[in-house]
Formats: sequence, C-alpha cells, structure tokens
Amino acid sequence: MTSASDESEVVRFKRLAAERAVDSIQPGMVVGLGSGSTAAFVVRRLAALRAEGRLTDVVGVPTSVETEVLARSLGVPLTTLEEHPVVDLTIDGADEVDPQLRLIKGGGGALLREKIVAQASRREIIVVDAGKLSPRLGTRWPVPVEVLPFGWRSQALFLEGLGARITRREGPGGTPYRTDQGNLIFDCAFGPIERPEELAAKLEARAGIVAHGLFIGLTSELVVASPEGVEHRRPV
Ligand SMILES: O=C[C@H](O)[C@H](O)[C@H](O)COP(=O)(O)O
Repeated sequence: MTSASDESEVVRFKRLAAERAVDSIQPGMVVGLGSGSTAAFVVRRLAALRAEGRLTDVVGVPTSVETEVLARSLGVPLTTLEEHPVVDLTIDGADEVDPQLRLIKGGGGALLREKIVAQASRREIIVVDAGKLSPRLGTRWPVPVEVLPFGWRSQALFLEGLGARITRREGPGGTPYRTDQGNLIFDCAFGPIERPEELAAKLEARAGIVAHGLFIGLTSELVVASPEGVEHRRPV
C-alpha cells in the first residue's frame, strides 16, 4: 500500500485530479468507472466516501475487468449497461489530451469498453496530470488500435498504409496482448496527427478494426493537476 508520503509527484497529481472529479458525483448516480492508474483513484475515493456513509446509493459501470476487480475488492456496488443503458457521469483517465480536449486513450488496453461507456454517458470527466497535455495528438503517444485476431496481418498492412509505425502489443512472456474481448492491439505511431477526425473515420471504416484510441467530442470536462494546482477546462 502506498502512503501519501511516498507518492511520486506524478502519482499525486493523478490522485488530486481524480479526487476533485469525484466531487461531481451526486447521490443516486450511475457512474462510469474508467480504467488505468488515475481512474483507480476515483474508485478508491468512492469507496472511502462510502465508508463514511456518503454516496452509498451510487452504482458504478466498470470499463474493464481490472476496474471491476478493484471496485469489487473495495465493496463499490456495480451495475451493467444492460441494467443502466444511460450513465449519468463517467470519470476516466487519458494518455494524451490536446487543446480541444480530444484524447488518445487505451494505454491500458481498455479503449473499447471505455468508448462504449463514454458514448453512453451524459457527462465524461477526464482526469489527468499535466504531463498528459499535448499540443497535438500523436506527439507523445501512439494510437492504440484494437483488431480482431481474424485477419490481423491484413490490418497491420492497412495501418502501415495509413503511415503508422506499428507495434503489436505484447502481454506476459512475450505472448500477444489480449484485450478483455480477446482481441489484439497495435500501437500505431503516426507522429503528430494533423486531422484526428479524418484518421478516426478511416479506422472506423475498416472491417476487423474493433476500436481505436482516438476519443473525439466525448470530453465534457477536463480536470488537470499540476504543481500550479487543480484546474478545470471545458471544450471551447
Ligand atoms: O486503457 C487504458 C485507459 O485508456 C487509461 O485511462 C489511460 O491509459 C490512462 O492511464 P493512466 O491513468 O494509468 O495513465
């Protein structure tokens, strides 16, 4: 267990952003629980509030098996999109955020469920440390692309044809990484992406590509923590 005193600065900023976003959760809400190390602080904070007898009627929709396991271990009640097809508020992390609050997500492999939950949400708050801010998507992070195992070599050629330097993500022991759906991920280094919407449209038109990590038009609010404090930004 990490104590507050041995947290690195980056981890502290992740926690501060996540905890601030939890202030937006109201009693009775259905809350999308994002994935990754920043979103995990949301789950922990929710559990701590429940222990104080607050927000006890909030239910969470996890965006990955990892988040589901964490939430269950902390006693946070969970539901599904089948039971609650509309989510009041989702709080999730991101790998890269541009000035228009477009995102690259999926560094932890949860991009498909994260996008499904984001699209089902009335509000999506993204929580990051300031190191995730970027002038242009693709500058700091490759775009994860989730593909069906069937025909994966064809998808690799297609992605290279779009100009990406691709790496098939590896799991434990050098075996191909598998998502929660059993699919593969190609991390696609495009370099700074001039028109993310056009790239997203090309990826979405390709059969066999199940999801990509470009999240466009889905951020309602960004909470970013840095040495200067915690700041809220909305799309302009
Ligand atoms: O698939 C993983 C998610 O998109 C994460 O939200 C993203 O990778 C950020 O993760 P972290 O908060 O650990 O930096």
